[in-house]
Amino acid sequence: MKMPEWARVDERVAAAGFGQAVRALPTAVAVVLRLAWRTSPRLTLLAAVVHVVSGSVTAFGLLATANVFTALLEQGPTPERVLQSLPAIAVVTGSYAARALLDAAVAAVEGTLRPRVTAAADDEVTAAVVRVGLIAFEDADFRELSRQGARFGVRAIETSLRRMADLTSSLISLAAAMLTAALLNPWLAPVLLLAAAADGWAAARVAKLNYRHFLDTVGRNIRKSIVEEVATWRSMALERHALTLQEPLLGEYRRIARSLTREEVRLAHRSNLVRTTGRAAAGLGTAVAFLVLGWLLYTGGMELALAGTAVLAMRTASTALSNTMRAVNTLYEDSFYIGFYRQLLVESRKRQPPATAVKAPSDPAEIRLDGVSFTYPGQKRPALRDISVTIRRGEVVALVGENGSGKTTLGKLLTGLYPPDEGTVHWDDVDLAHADPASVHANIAVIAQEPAEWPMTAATNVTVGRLGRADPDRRAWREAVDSSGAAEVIDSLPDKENTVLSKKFDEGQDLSGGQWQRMGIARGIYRDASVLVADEPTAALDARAEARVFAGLQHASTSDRGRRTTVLVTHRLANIRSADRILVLEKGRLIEEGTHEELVRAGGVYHELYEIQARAYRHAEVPEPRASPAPETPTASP
Ligand SMILES: Nc1ncnc2c1ncn2[C@@H]1O[C@H](COP(=O)(O)OP(=O)(O)OP(=O)(O)O)[C@@H](O)[C@H]1O
Repeated sequence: MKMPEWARVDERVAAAGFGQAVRALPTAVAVVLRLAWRTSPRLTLLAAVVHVVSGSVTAFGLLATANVFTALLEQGPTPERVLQSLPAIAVVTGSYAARALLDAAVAAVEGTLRPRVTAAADDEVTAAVVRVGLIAFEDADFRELSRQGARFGVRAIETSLRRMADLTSSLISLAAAMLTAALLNPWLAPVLLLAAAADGWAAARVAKLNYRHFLDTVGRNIRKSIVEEVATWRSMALERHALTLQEPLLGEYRRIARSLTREEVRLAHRSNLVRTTGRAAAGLGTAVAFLVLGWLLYTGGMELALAGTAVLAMRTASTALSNTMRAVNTLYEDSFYIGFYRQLLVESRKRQPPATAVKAPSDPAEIRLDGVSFTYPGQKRPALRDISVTIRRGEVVALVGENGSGKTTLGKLLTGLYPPDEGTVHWDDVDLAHADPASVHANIAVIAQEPAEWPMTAATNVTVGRLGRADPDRRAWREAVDSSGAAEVIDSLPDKENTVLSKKFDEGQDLSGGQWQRMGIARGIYRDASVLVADEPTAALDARAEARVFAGLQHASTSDRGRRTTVLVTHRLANIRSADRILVLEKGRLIEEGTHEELVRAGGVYHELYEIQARAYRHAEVPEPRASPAPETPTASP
């Protein structure tokens, strides 16, 4: 089973080089600090202060320990010397106690700040993605970026807060150890750095390997989760079983999983090799440091009494260095994912419609398309080409044409849901390209080909499109549920309109395809908008319901707010004979336009399509003893 090519990561991210990633480190830290500061300046400052104080106390403890060594070892440990060193020992003990208290303070401040920063990061990215224009969801790269950026980016921000705190403390400890070593002998400090350089190289190399691995496997990981979805999700269960696809899907899942495991093992071995090399070099560095120390003691460059302090400084420096390296390493790795997060914010904002004060008319007298062309992102062939048409208030206009001719797309363009690539869409004298999209969408109702199945109660499934407008006498509700046939659906539910329509809840209930469609129609009618687009609203309805819905939609061209403009997309031509106008599309072009009678007289594509359907019914007129009389014109459904 071959998986589709569309599961791929943003190419620009994949091309990011080492230098670019290193430069991203301060930016990543800035992102986290900005979020922390915005969340709570007071807590951020407090966190910085407690970390610095805590690190300083540790450093002070080290220097105090040095005093104890000096006091004890200066001329050999005698009972008097031990007594003399007691104050220094008390200071060391005090510094440890202070450190323990400060650790508690650090944990308290961090525990308060971190969840808030994570929530702020989550909120920022969710708000940015929620506000993008509808067309952004057609872009596979953007969809992938929003998945990765939201998931890994927010997690990286959370962990990097902790790493930054670790880095602060370990840098202070390192500085104290280096200072102590430098005070003992200026040669000691640089050799300590030798070991650090090797460690640092290994850490950075492993981070880079991990990132490369992430990028190399992201496509396969996406494929694996897609296969997992189709192999286990309820929505695919019926066809999966009916097509006996369980075993092939499992096989494909295992094939991808095996290849990912192989990569993981390869990564583990390579990282291990790099780390071992780093450690060997660091060990060599430490050996050199001890050699230098021995040489200093041998040549009298350092007093023996100070050797204990020197060893302590070396050990502290080495621990602090490895902590620093670990923190830098993780921060560096996190910076890649914080890069995703930043990129997602930038890309989302780019895709948000620009703020404008221009409002679309709430009840347009006409919707005018001039030379409109539209191509879906990533597609070569335009879905619509050079369409010019005007639809007037109160008209019922039907869109007709073969599959893929552009009917649904035209509905999306005339309601401002998608922007045209060429040409303009005007509502009265307002060009929708310059209008506030919310002001356009507030006045449209769309009955989608596959209506959304809102995981809410049956009542909310009808009213969700009109939450801000009251319906005090329930007139709109009655009209919506009666003319759509949703009333019968609701009546059949165990808790009537309070029944939850989702199997995600224990007490939830699912509906049949046709029942969901009735709910979708009711929702569209209840919204009572001035422009209504119904896209094959009755494809799943039984014949009686379909006839009633079409009659309802055509007569509902008068709404509470005035005369409504109705655009109907359908393949069942008998339903739209009485439409004011029929537009016929072919391969994205508008090829015919007129009333049913005009188009039949013209003898073009519409006439041909109509005849095909009508003929099917005429053939059904073969006299059979108990057959009911066949209709003269095509009716709702065979
Ligand atoms: N989301 C999409 N991404 C890419 N191409 C699309 C998308 N939706 C539709 N298309 C393409 O645009 C063209 C017009 O599609 P549209 O859905 O408007 O046709 P339609 O007339 O409504 O078809 P149908 O009768 O099957 O509903 C088709 O060639 C289709 O393949």
